[in-house]
Amino acid sequence: MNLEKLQESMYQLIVETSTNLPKDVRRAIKKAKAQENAGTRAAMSLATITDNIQMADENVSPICQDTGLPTFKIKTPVGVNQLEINAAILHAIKQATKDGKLRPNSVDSLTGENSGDNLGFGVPVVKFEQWEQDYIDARLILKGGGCENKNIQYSLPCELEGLGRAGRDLDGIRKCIMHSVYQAQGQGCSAGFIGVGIGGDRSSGYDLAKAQLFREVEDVNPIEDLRKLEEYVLENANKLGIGTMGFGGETTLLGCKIGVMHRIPASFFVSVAYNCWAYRRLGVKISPETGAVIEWLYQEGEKISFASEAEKEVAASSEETAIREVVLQAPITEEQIRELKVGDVVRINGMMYTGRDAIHKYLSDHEAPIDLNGQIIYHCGPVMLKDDAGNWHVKAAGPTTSIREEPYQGDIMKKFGIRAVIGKGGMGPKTLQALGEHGGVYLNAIGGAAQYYADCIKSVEGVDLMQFGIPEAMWHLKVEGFTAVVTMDSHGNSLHQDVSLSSLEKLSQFKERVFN
Ligand SMILES: O=C(O)C[C@H](O)C(=O)O
Ligand code: SF4
Repeated sequence: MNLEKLQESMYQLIVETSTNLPKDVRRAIKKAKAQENAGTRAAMSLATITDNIQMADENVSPICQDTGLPTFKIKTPVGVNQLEINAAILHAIKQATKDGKLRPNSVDSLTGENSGDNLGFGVPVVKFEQWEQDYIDARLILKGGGCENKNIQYSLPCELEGLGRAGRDLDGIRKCIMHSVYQAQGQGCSAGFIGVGIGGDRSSGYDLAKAQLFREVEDVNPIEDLRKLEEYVLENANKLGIGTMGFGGETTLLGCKIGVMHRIPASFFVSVAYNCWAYRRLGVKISPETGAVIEWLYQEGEKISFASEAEKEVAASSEETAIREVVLQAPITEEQIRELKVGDVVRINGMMYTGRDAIHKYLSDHEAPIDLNGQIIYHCGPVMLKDDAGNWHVKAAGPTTSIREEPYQGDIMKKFGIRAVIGKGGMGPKTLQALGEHGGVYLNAIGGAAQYYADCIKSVEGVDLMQFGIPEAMWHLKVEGFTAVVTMDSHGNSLHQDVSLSSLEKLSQFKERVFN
């Protein structure tokens, strides 16, 4: 095999997966968009999402800044050297990271050090299988951390919030799957896709769930019971009203794929792998003789191109519903913040500072490297590239899941006088209380819209705490027209709390037995 050609094929697979959403996923998103009513927050969010998909494609840049834990599934004809394929993958991963197509995402779990090149113990994940065919089948999924954190595993029988007892039968499985969508809320960047694994042990069950994510969105399950269950879940999970980003709306789930395997008598697991709308998985057939790509997979049908119309759609929809728009520029006063209410759309100009897991922990027992009084913190771990002159450029910069900062957020806002935090998925009661006491606001940006927000960032003015690695450092960003929605205000209101409560109520409608 020509090893250089093989490396090039793997590089193409990585770049395409990170930047160009597959056709079946595009179709599902388009369908969801058509179902939302104009002028709603869900419609606005979907317009941003489709615009972002288009931008990523055009710029050949990551759809979402979190390019996940690269997971390859490779099938090889008997006799093909798998070690060579593995080496080609590692080489291609390094190159794609250098080129800003992947974020350096591999972190030493003990020291916290980012390896910088996306390699590390067990990273990337590469799984080999042999098969009877005469070509190599190489598939890749880039599944980010926010949706990975919403994976869930049930051990039957169990008691489920809203649904009561789930027993060891098809109906118990149904309840677990419905619950899995509910518990994800908007935090895994809904609307999402789920892969479900029934049976196995804890690890093989999750593997089976993840394997379902390699199926085509529109395929039909050959097992009749599972076909029915997939259809049931897809239809009914969309009645939970969680909607895009957990803002409420018609579409919560875009796809449901269920697989089954045997189990041992004492164990009965239902494992669910939740994937965000930024469902990046592709595949290629590779020639074992030349190492070249013979064919791309997941390419059935027309490719939907999303015209870049989000700005227009957002403007049009906010006119229709008279959504209040407020321009903010830091430093922000307490008075300005107290005027903001849940539902307001905020457009930010000026400075904001990134801060996520490492920064929040650090700020809880250190001084800040800069004066944060009246400033805005953005929960974001961007993809950054340095040019030859030593200047940094933002390649992708969407929000990260905010709830991870819940233990720190309120205290840090008070300690440093921070007035606004931007993230996604919302925060909990501790932060909500602090927003009221201190005069702060939580702004929800559209998760995964990494190109859309990168475009709002006009310059990188500095960086602190680089020892935490690129995604975790504190980047000083100058933005223009950065749009987000107030979802938690200083008056005790939280859209996330409201949607969570109303979706629990809706979930309980599915308590009665459906499958015998
Ligand atoms: O790590 C990130 O940038 C985001 C993450 O995928 C998340 O959804 O929270
Ligand atoms: S930020 Fe959202 S879209 Fe991006 S990987 Fe995380 S869950 Fe997925």
